[in-house]
Amino acid sequence: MNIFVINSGSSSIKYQLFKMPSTSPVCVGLVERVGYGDASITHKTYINGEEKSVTHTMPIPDYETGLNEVNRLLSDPELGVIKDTSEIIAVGHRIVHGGERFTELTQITPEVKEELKLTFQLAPLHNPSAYKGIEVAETIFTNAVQLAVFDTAFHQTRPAKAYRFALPVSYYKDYHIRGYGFHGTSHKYVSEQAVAYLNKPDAKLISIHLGNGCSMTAIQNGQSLDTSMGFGPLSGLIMGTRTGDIDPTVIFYLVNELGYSIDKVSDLVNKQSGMLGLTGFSDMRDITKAINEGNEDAKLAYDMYAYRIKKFIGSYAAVLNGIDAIIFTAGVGENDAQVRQLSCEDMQYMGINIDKDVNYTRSPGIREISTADSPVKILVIPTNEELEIANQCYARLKG
Ligand SMILES: Nc1ncnc2c1ncn2[C@@H]1O[C@H](COP(=O)(O)OP(=O)(O)O)[C@@H](O)[C@H]1O
Ligand SMILES: CC(=O)OP(=O)(O)O
Ligand SMILES: [Mg+2]
Repeated sequence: MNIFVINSGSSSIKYQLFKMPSTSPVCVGLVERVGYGDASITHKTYINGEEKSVTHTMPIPDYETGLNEVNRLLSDPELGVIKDTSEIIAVGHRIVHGGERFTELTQITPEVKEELKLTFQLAPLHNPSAYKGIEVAETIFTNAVQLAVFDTAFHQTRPAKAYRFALPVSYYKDYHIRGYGFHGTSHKYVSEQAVAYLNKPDAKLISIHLGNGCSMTAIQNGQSLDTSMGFGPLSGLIMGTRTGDIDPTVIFYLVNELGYSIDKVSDLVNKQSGMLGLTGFSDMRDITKAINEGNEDAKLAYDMYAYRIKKFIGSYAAVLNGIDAIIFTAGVGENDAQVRQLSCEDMQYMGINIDKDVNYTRSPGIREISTADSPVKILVIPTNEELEIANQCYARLKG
């Protein structure tokens, strides 16, 4: 069964094609910098053990152009993995915010699409582009059922004391203002991998997803108990372009004293802040380079980034009453040894002992980077949101 998975970001589209039940993708791709003149598509195929790869740099003004190019590559005479799009039975879409309405995998219908529009304001960097991805996919993959998998779904198990805000009750009851939590598909995937690796179904885990967006989740018995993102994907950790936690008084000050419109504040805290605002770069590789060149702002930002992670580790150790393993995942978590080092430093009293040498060595798959006698294991686990989405779609379709 051919299942195509689309993970639309604010300016990128990640995609994979699976011939389920095989969990090895036959094709993996990334469209970067959608909307800019120098956009690129990297498309890799894996057929009969052979990997082929192409990268095209071209103007991709919008999602339609991007997905049409992906569609062309899927059935390309040289690189093609299917004859035509009619072979694709299902398209799985990653949707970041499901609000209180969407708590599990959902088939996309015209009614569902209308309801999705109501979530745009809640995740302005993500849900409008995911919606666009759905609309374009519907025109390309006309034979396929379109399914939505929500980042918020995994966090539905959190107790009310964790997700409620201390606003008057009516704001929750009337307007559904509460913490939702994000990156659930990734936290679910890596925590299940950790449970299998540790062979401990009731493991107490802290999952740390560090991509462009960053969040942490406390997990026990495979269930999310608490998570660092809230009503939208803005609170908690410092991110590529987002502030993470800041005192809301700053917003009153910006509006009342500096005359900012709310749209300008939203743009500031979502797109101009985080590591970008602190250093001029949102990509951790550029920030590391700047640190090596002696840039003090970059050094401070990096320290702030790791310090925030460390504070959440302490907080989630309290929530879980102990930790079996800490998991680092996503672009920064999987690749940046120094961030892992700083985040886990000076916590030996909690049983957290990172092995400095092993932390810096690289190998594919799950890596254990704690010392052999560390009571808390520290794991690097590559995330795969696309595979998790494909698995959920397959489980639904095979009945
Ligand atoms: N080798 C690396 N070292 C440090 N950071 C890296 C490396 N490779 C990727 N990254 C970071 O990963 C981030 C993207 O992570 P990713 O999980 O792909 O994010 P998203 O899915 O949110 O786009 C980039 O911003 C970059 O900072
Ligand atoms: C929810 C979220 O922040 O997603 P991403 O990390 O893909 O931006
Ligand atoms: Mg991501």
